[in-house]
Amino acid sequence: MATAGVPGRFYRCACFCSENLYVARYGLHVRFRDEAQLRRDYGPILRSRGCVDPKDFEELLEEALLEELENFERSDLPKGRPNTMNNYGVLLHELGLDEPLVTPLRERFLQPLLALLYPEWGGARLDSHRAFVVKYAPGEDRELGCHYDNAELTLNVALGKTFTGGALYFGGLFQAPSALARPLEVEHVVGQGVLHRGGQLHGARALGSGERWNLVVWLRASTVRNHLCPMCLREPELVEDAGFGDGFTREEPDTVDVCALT
Ligand SMILES: O=C(O)CCC(=O)C(=O)O
Ligand SMILES: [Fe+2]
Repeated sequence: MATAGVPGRFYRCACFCSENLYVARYGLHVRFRDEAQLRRDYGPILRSRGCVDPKDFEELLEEALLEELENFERSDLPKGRPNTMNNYGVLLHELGLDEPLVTPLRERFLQPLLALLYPEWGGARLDSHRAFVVKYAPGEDRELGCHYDNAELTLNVALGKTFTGGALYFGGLFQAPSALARPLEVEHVVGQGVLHRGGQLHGARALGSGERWNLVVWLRASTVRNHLCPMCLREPELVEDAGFGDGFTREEPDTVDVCALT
């Protein structure tokens, strides 16, 4: 099975939460921008730094990807599932798409953009990821409960197909009783993505009809997580792992203000 990353470099935390989605404890720090605004605000800066245009990224996610996902789904190849809450969908490293698709996406497009949007959350230091496609359909998974991701930052792109319902919702600060009183609802637009902090409360409303496939990339910055496991909220106890593990490393801690993370 294809794995990504430098062998022996990445670890998981012994808290064994590697594949889980957890109910959020971190606060809201969302910055939504529609594509037009994103292009206006950041396009010139990104281009001046020689970064790829978001259009290039869109082209990578055309029908060919959905077709390949379906072929894989139909095959009898062994399959892990994205996480403990999604029972359908595909892990991109199992398809061999981590290195050719997701790593360049992270390094060439997402990192430059997220360095501008989320500098304090490792946006400029995204050194690994966990990428998967979630699938919702009648008779299969239909919704996703409120949780936070094992990620510093998350990209969620609507790949298709045709569906109603399934909107993402985002909650508020911590687990205060009012955290989900007035959630922010975000309808999917096929071909567009939402960037959010991984530690932010969110979930997906029930699918109405059709089939929904979304690409989810949990982006990780070891300089941030090496200080504090975002799942058990302790200093991580490192355990060897394959591929990107859970994105922890033994590298020298950087100058991250840990107080800003709690
Ligand atoms: O259903 C969705 O689009 C949200 C998926 C998600 O939040 C996750 O897998 O972490
Ligand atoms: Fe999530």
